[in-house]
Amino acid sequence: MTIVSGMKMIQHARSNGYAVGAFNTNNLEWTQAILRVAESKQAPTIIGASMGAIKYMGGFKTVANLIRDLDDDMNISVPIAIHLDHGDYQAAKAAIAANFTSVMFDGSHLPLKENLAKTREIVQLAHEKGISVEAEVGSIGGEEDGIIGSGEIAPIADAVAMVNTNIDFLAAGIGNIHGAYPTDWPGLQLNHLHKLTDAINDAIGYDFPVVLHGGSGVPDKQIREAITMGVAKVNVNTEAQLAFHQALRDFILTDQDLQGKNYDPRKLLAPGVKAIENALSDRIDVFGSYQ
Ligand SMILES: O=C(O)C[C@@H](O)[C@H](O)C(=O)COP(=O)(O)O
Ligand SMILES: [Zn+2]
Repeated sequence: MTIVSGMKMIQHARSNGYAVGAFNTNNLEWTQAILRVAESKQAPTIIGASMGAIKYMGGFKTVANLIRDLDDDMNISVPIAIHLDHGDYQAAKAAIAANFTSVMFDGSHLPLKENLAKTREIVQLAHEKGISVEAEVGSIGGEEDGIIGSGEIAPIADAVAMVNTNIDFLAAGIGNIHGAYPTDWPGLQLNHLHKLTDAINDAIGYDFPVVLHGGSGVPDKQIREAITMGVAKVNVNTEAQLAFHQALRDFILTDQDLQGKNYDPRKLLAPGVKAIENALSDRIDVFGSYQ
């Protein structure tokens, strides 16, 4: 059993100049794929589950138990964290109760004062159980109702105030967005990230880990630079979904699903699952989290 909180895992990454991949799961096969890649690359890994995915998969306990049991049955030897991704206040509390080992309370849409106050409450509840906490300032945009909103730039003072709530890692908007990046996207605002991490580190006296959301489609060079500036966790979902979709499409459109017993879901989904593994393995190489 190698299930751990995100605290030491992410701090180790920050101190040693790499980032941990936080990969979203969507179902059983996805979870197995993430664990297989983590083991084969010997990469500490965070498995993230959004509120939507948790509902889809059956609930908080189902997700937490699934990851724990697979970690055990698959003899995983690297640290794995079970993480709530973009949780609201109720979801963060439910994840803590269900023994997730890491939670993100995303109050970035709330007024700052309320975001800080609720984050403090979640930190207290989580830390009592050794669970790590991520919070967000400067909302990370993305596609909603077909419209791609641009990412916000988190004010530095807000980021410092949030770190002072005693969270373990911080998601801060630096021009990153979820889902596909528009063709005219100007890239990550790395100058801003540099200023932001300098200000946080000065305020707290050590190198604090920052989280990059919307990791899919960010050029490798920008990710590597962001890691040198303090990013120690990179979230990826869309890239794995696209890889899964493309592989499944290729399989079906070339009529391979009609051969033999390939209608069996275990065979039908296999090319998609392999594609997820290849996509995540490639990300781990860029993040430098392999051993
Ligand atoms: O899409 C989700 O449900 C999870 C994402 O918000 C995740 O937190 C993330 O940041 C991944 O972004 P992506 O790689 O752009 O999908
Ligand atoms: Zn995200």
